[in-house]
This record gives sequence, C-alpha cells and structure tokens, in this order.
Amino acid sequence: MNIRIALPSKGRISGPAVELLEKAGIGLTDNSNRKLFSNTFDPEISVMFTRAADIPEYVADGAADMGITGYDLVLEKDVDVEILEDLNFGTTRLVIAAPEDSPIKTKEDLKEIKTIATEFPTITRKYLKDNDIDAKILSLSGATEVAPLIGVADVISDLTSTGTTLKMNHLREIDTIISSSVRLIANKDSMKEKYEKIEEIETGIIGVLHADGKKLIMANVNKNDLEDVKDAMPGMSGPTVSEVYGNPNVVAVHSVISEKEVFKTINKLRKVGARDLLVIPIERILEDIQ
Ligand SMILES: Nc1ncnc2c1ncn2[C@@H]1O[C@H](COP(=O)(O)OP(=O)(O)OP(=O)(O)O)[C@@H](O)[C@H]1O
Ligand SMILES: O=P(O)(O)OC[C@H]1O[C@H](OP(=O)(O)OP(=O)(O)O)[C@H](O)[C@@H]1O
Ligand SMILES: [Mg+2]
Repeated sequence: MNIRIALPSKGRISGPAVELLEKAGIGLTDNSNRKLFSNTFDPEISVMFTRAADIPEYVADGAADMGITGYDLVLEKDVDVEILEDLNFGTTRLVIAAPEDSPIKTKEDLKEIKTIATEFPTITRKYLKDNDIDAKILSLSGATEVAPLIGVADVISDLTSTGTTLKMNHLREIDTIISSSVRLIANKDSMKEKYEKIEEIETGIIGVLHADGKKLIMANVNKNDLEDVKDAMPGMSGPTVSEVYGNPNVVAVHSVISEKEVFKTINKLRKVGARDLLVIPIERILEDIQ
C-alpha cells in the first residue's frame, strides 16, 4: 500500500513538518535541498515537496494521499479533503485591520469600506457576504500591509501571530475572520482505499504530539516513603511502582509528567526521600495518558 505525503517545500512550516514526520519514525532518506521527492524509512511511504498553498489541491485531487499544511490554505482553496489532526504549529489568525488613523474602528464601521486587500480572497469574500459588507476585494500575493498606506484599499485582511507586522505598519485589528494552525489532511478516496496505512501514519504523528512537553521521571524510594512519594508525583498515568530486585525495602517509581512540573516535582521528591532520580525525554506516547 503506497502512500505519498505532500510537505511544504519552503517557508516557516516546512522544517517543523519534516521534523514531525522524522520524530514519528518516518525519516526522509534523501532530504537534500531542492529535491521534489524523497523516499522514507518506510518503503511504502514517500513524500513530495510543494508550496504549502498548493498542498490542499494536490491532496484533494489525489496527487498526494496525505498532506501537511495550514488550515487557512485549506479553507482558501475551498477543496474537499479529510482533516485528520491539528498539529498545533503555524498558529495564526486571519484578521481585518485598518490604519490606526482610519475612521474604521469597529466591526460595524466595516459597512463603510469600499475596498479590502488580501492574499485570501475566498475566505474574505465569504466573511464579507456573511456580514453584509459590500466591498471590492483587491487580491494581492504578498505585502498586503502596504495597500492602505498607498491608498489602494481601506482595510486589509492578513495573517497575524505576534502582531508585530500590523504594529510596524500602523494598522489596528478590527475583527478575526478565522484562526488557523497546521493540519494533517488526507484525500477522501485514499481514506477508504488505504485506511490502514493512513491510520498508522496518523497514530505515529499523534504519538509525537502527545509526547510534546512531557518527561519520564524515575526514582528509587524506600517502601516506607512510598505514600509521600506518590503524593509528590503529579503523574499522568501513575506513578508506576516496581520492585527492585535484591532490595526488598526499595521500590522504583516512574511517571510521565509535564515538562513544566519537572523542577517542582524533583524538589518535592527529594524532600520525601526519593533518590537516584532520572528525568528522561519521551519521543512518543502511543496511549492516551491523561
Ligand atoms: N506569522 C505567522 N505565524 C504563524 N504561521 C504563519 C504566519 N504566517 C503564515 N503562517 C502560516 O504558514 C503557512 C505557510 O505560509 P506560507 O506559504 O506563506 O509560508 P511562509 O512561511 O509565509 O513563507 P513564504 O510566504 O515566504 O512562502 C500558512 O498556513 C500560514 O497560516
Ligand atoms: O504578527 P506577525 O508575527 O508579525 O506575523 C504576521 C506576518 O507573517 C506573515 O508574513 P510572512 O512573514 O510569511 O511574510 P510574507 O508576507 O512574505 O509571506 C503574514 O503575512 C504577516 O505579514
Ligand atoms: Mg507568508
């Protein structure tokens, strides 16, 4: 069962997409720059590199069985693909923004606009229609922020994440059209014909997402201290307690904890008598550990 996955060839989401596949065990065997295709460690899985914006169409028409790209781009292309997972990177919002000195200050004021400049005409057109705003769309392919400054549009719709670009261009947010992040998508026919393999890939990726920000913490404790140690472990699944061979008074405990809890937990554990503490990175979690 051969599966082809479309990955972004450049831009901010390209590196993280490749890294996610690698962590899921689907490393690329030939990732030299500018290659359009690569095989992976799994002989049934290959990847193709294209612009992020083209991935929704390639997946929809079956040129690729699966893809990794932004939700904004899937909506903009208005194609029918299966959205499998939110991959939690490339997080951004498509917003309407107006110059700081413009009379357009609130969503209600948008009724007054004549032109809106955007790289996302499809999504923006739908927003205008849903909100009864009668304005012309100026479709641009980048640097949308300059449009109001040079007088070709009253407002823009553009992506923002930190807000720096809007601020630098003296633009003020008026409304959020959509929130977006990177998604794992699949072709609908492939979902039927190659479900088993697609599910394997999805499971591998989910495992990496679950492991994100988690550590395995291990320690030896005297049996007498076990209750205190259990209380000190914020454990998502436990803690798990195992016998230490040859030492009947000591047990080993381990637990999966959030990275943020590590410092506090180690200190607590030491105070209640835990020793031989280990904090270990986790690559993948294949169970639903809560
Ligand atoms: N400032 C941002 N913060 C987070 N994600 C973003 C940001 N800008 C764009 N993205 C997301 O990155 C994805 C790819 O965008 P795009 O193809 O424009 O790549 P890029 O990193 O902007 O590179 P380039 O525009 O130079 O090709 C889109 O889904 C988009 O939502
Ligand atoms: O809120 P911020 O963190 O400033 O991010 C927003 C900016 O990021 C994107 O541009 P990008 O860097 O992709 O450049 P581009 O316009 O050339 O695609 C987007 O089009 C905004 O201009
Ligand atoms: Mg960009």
